[in-house]
Amino acid sequence: MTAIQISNVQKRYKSLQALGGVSLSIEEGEFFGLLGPNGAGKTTLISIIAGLNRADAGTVQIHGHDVVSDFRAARRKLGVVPQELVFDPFFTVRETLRLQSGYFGLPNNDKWIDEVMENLDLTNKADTNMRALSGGMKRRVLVAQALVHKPPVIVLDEPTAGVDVELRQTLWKFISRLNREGHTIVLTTHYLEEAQAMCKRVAMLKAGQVVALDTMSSLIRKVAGSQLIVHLKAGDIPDDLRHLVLHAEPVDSGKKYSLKVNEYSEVEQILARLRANGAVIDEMQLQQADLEDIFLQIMEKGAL
Ligand SMILES: Nc1ncnc2c1ncn2[C@@H]1O[C@H](COP(=O)(O)OP(=O)(O)OP(=O)(O)O)[C@@H](O)[C@H]1O
Repeated sequence: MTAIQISNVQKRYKSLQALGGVSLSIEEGEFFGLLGPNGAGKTTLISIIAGLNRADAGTVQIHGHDVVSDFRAARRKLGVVPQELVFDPFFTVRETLRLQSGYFGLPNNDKWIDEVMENLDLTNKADTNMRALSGGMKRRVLVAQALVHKPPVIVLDEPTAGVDVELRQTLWKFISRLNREGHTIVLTTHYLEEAQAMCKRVAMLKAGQVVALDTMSSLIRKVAGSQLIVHLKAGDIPDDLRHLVLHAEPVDSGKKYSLKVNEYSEVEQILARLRANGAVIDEMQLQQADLEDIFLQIMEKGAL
């Protein structure tokens, strides 16, 4: 069954086209990453999925329920962990979670609430008022709140932005468990290492368009294994090597290039060409490609 079906979703804010016709199909049980630079449209898409924002055109269905015409049924299937922390400061953690349960028509939900609190290390804060919690603790409550009705589809918008290592580990352990138990997970994050470790499939958004959609392993394979990183303190890349440049940036002492290397035997030839062209190498390194390299390539060139 399809967990989230997004069909040609468009959204405009005055003159800005935030989403320019996004279509994605996320299957039940997937661990899916939604990646993209600031302003790419991730949060806009998530708020449309959550029924908090209306698309100008296109449709979204959660487990077959349209998020507009069948809002309540769609919402029941979905748990969203939003980016921003918004709470009523006068309730305790347990009261906050009970209220959320009531909102979904689940008045006797304490067993699951206790389990969620236990898994997010919130048990000893159960009777603490929200206003007395640290930012990291509040974020745990935000996650707990999204899970209170045991939704089959869980969407996390930047859940680890600015949180410490301990919470990250607690959170990923619990989310991985829920995914193993069959929950569909959709994650946005700017921590690409985290996305690489967790997500089996990713979509990359750029200026409101899907510019890449593939499994993590096949995306990484497309970047042909390795990269040669060279810092040049003088000279430049000769024209006949330009096609190998994946990424270039100025550094204090000159310029840093990432060059695509298909086989290790090519490294010597590249270095010889650089020297013959008058380039002076300050530092070099051979590195396996990772999601960050792919992300930079896609965002710079628009494709692999
Ligand atoms: N309510 C709004 N009114 C006007 N413009 C908006 C509104 N919400 C978002 N935008 C604009 O739409 C674009 C997409 O924003 P969105 O927040 O969806 O991006 P994002 O990919 O989630 O970015 P980030 O990684 O920074 O969270 C941005 O240019 C943003 O400025």
